[in-house]
Amino acid sequence: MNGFYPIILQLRGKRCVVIGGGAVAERKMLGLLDAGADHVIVISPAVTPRIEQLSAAGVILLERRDYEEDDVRGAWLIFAATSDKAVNAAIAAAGERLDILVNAADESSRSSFITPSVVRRGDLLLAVTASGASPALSQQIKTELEERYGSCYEEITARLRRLRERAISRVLDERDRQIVLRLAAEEAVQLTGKNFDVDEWLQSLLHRIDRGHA
Ligand SMILES: C[C@@]1(CC(=O)O)c2cc3[nH]c(cc4nc(cc5[nH]c(cc(n2)[C@H]1CCC(=O)O)[C@@](C)(CC(=O)O)[C@@H]5CCC(=O)O)C(CC(=O)O)=C4CCC(=O)O)c(CCC(=O)O)c3CC(=O)O
Ligand SMILES: NC(=O)C1=CN([C@@H]2O[C@H](COP(=O)(O)OP(=O)(O)OC[C@H]3O[C@@H](n4cnc5c(N)ncnc54)[C@H](O)[C@@H]3O)[C@@H](O)[C@H]2O)C=CC1
Repeated sequence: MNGFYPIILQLRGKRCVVIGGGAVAERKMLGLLDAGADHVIVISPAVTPRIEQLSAAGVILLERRDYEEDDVRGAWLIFAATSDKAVNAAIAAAGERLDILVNAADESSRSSFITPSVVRRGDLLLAVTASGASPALSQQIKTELEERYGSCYEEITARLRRLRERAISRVLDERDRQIVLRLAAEEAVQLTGKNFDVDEWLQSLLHRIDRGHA
């Protein structure tokens, strides 16, 4: 069994380098952009139309050439996604040498991190991995999660964030606050589509605690 530690990275301002320009590189690059990465560089002699388009729009930087050893220098995150196994291995080794996080798309044993299948609903992020055992299984479970957690979860999560901010500033008793936030998370789904006032919601949750219903 492979052991991997899941973390959710903040990529703003971080130099993310994707080497390769095929379908796999495109998927990794789009994942970076979905996460809000704003410093993405793609290095490849040939690229997909989508990579080309995003480069033309100035969303990513494209260097249309083969990988060179210096490309990893100064990177924070690297994806080795070329169709050349030797090149991917060299990129992984360079990343390892410089202690930079590197993903080798063709060989998980050379990767310091792997990428999960992801469902995004606003701030709610569901990530699935089989740790390299079966990307297809991860993809399948992702599809199930997409159905189970529909687009309404974006609003649910946004409301809970607002309620939590309010509770943190107004409910000073820590135990009460924890109960309120737990109740809110349980109740939020039933409130979708209904008129919403965050202060009223907080008041009604606090009343329930006062009346001993929580
Ligand atoms: C270890 C890992 C490293 C990494 O890439 O981070 C890795 C490695 C490899 N993938 C391979 C193949 C495929 N990968 C996919 C798809 C995805 N692969 C992703 C992640 C991961 N793939 C990491 C482990 C995740 C886990 O186990 O959960 C997903 C989840 C996320 C993403 O890429 O964004 C994304 C689905 C995105 C989505 O739709 O949600 C498909 C299906 C398809 O393409 O339709 C196939 C063909 C079917 C098959 O082989 O199962 C090969 C063989 C390559 C070869 O043949 O040479 C290797 C190399 C190896 O096994 O060492
Ligand atoms: N981790 C994953 O999710 C998956 C990984 N793979 C692996 O990823 C590799 C890439 O897959 P695809 O994108 O489908 O291949 P592809 O053949 O569509 O694209 C390969 C890209 O690598 C570029 N390239 C080749 N040599 C290069 C070099 N020296 N420097 C920079 N760029 C170079 C090419 O220009 C091309 O854009 C495959 O070889 C496969 O082993 C395949 C499927 C899924």
